[in-house]
Amino acid sequence: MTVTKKFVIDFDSTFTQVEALDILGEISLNDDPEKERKLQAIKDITDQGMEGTLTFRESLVKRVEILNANKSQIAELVTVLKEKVSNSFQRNKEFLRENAEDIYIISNGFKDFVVPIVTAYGIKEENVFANELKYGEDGKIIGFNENNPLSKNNGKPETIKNLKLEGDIYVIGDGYTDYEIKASGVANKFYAFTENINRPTVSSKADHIAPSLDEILYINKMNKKFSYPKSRINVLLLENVHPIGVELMREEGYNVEVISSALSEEELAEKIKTVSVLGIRSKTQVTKKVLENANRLIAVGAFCIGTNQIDLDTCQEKGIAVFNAPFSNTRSVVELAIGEIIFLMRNIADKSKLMHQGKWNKSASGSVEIRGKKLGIIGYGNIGAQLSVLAENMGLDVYYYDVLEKLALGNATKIDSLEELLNTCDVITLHVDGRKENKLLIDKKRLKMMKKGSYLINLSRGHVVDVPALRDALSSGHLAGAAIDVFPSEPKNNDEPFESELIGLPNTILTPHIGGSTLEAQENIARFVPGKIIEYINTGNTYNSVNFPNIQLPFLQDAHRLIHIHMNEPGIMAKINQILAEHKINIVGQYLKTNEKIGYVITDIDKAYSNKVIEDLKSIEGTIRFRMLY
Ligand SMILES: NC(=O)C1=CN([C@@H]2O[C@H](COP(=O)(O)OP(=O)(O)OC[C@H]3O[C@@H](n4cnc5c(N)ncnc54)[C@H](O)[C@@H]3O)[C@@H](O)[C@H]2O)C=CC1
Ligand SMILES: O=C(O)CCC(=O)C(=O)O
Repeated sequence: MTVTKKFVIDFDSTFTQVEALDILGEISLNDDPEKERKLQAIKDITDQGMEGTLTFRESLVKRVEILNANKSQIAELVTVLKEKVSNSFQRNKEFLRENAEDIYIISNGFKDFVVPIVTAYGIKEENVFANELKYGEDGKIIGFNENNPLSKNNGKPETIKNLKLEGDIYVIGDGYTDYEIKASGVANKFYAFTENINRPTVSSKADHIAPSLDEILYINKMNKKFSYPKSRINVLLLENVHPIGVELMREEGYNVEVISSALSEEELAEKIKTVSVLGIRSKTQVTKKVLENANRLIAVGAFCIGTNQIDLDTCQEKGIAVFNAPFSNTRSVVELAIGEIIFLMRNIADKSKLMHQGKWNKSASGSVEIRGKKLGIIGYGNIGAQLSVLAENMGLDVYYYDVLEKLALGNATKIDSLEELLNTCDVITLHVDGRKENKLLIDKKRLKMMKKGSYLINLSRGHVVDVPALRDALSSGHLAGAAIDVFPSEPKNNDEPFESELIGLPNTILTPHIGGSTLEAQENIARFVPGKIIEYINTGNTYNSVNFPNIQLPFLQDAHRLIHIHMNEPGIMAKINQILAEHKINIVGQYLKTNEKIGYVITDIDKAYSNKVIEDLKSIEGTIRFRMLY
């Protein structure tokens, strides 16, 4: 016989994200000159009550007195609270409706606002236990029903006792009064609910800390709507990812840790063990050694364009999807390149340095207009091609070289050999990607091929240029200047010193890898990358992934989705379908895409299936990873 589970749920900061009386204070004290002091007093009293340092009755009397509210303000409060239901309660509306018989709201708040909120989620009014406000004839709140056990100390356990519930009683709440139910022996389990607030004095007493309702349903095997609690998805965001990215991941319900710096290989190899999603920028090296420990990792988000810092092959072999932001910062890089072309041709770096030393050197010597000069772009991709258009509009003659056939934009001239480009142009700018083969692409020999008195810009990757050779070319005067944003070795954070052989050279602009560091670009990236990762986790969509076969999937409707990632070997697809046929599974839709290394198969099936089919699919030889979504 299965034992029924009764869920006793708290209201303030559990069912809703907020403490209702704090919000009521915002409303009722709106015109009070002492509003801020009074609101703080209400918050402090609430916390003292929640943490058990003030008796509950005392805290309630004091707060109602300070609030000085009336009936119409309660109606306003309800309107606000409707928008403040906790995210995981909103997500699990179906569960609340389907299990309404077994769900009780026991709150030290007031029925006047609790009932309209929870009944909208299918909870029965007769299962709501809370205090009752008393109003005067003018509608002013004059007190509360002091005979209601919930207005007294230890009121929650007493209320539960009186209910004489049968079955196991699980209490969900964020406050000390919720823990008291378990402490008094009338509940089987106390889940400290930390989605909105984590009170250590309460969490430390819990049977289980639940960052969301999904977590509670998952451990009780009652998760019908979501296959996996989002709060169990640990996200590690490094390198100062823009706060919007952090917020989006948190809003989705993930457990997010943020570190402002990059981590060393050793540090990351240790940290990665519990991480499901890693977010990095250009500094963090996601190496084979790191990935050997990354057994929970399902996705890496590069909050930038370049992905040369990630061992993409090993990620594929481990079924880890990698996403980047291929367009979000391109305009920022292009604008910096344009600025640098002008600054180099006017010797601005040196002139500015002299001015800071109090030296006035007004002279046109060595300064030229960019108009009519020849710009050579190496790497005519998203950045190179965009630069081509802007530069041409500023009067430069544009030439480009790319290893791939690329359409010439505007009047740009395609050059077939790198050598020819180097000895044709007045300024060379690098916009190749960071693939290994591009190491020392611009070496001593190629620097010599550049025209005497020309300029070099590197906004691509540090290893693309031979730095000692560039130093020699600049100090000998063969090159008239350089602007370098990227270096073979870069500090992990703003506290580490920067060292380079280029420091102190004439007409040499050095910038700390900020080509893409504008507010616009960082915000765009921070919206784009989490969006891709969240979509991958929720639907299996790999569109825009850097290393996975790209599939754009339809939304999952009334089906369960099986995601099978495997080595691209013959016969695996046949085996998947054979197993599904043997188990008489009704396939609603199926999608397959492969690349040289892996196969990605999505099968949407009817909800009726046994766990055995899952086991069989997982045990197909060549399986890298299996995920189920619903
Ligand atoms: N400094 C910074 O803050 C930033 C730097 N970047 C760097 O810029 C690079 C380029 O970005 P996108 O234009 O968006 O990439 P992209 O992939 O659109 O373009 C790269 C182009 O370089 C070409 N290429 C590669 N190797 C080459 C070679 N040896 N010779 C000639 N062409 C070659 C490719 O065929 C491709 O057309 C990124 O990979 C990244 O490393 C990107 C953003 C910001
Ligand atoms: O801003 C960053 O950290 C990296 C920018 C960059 O190099 C890229 O987008 O590839």
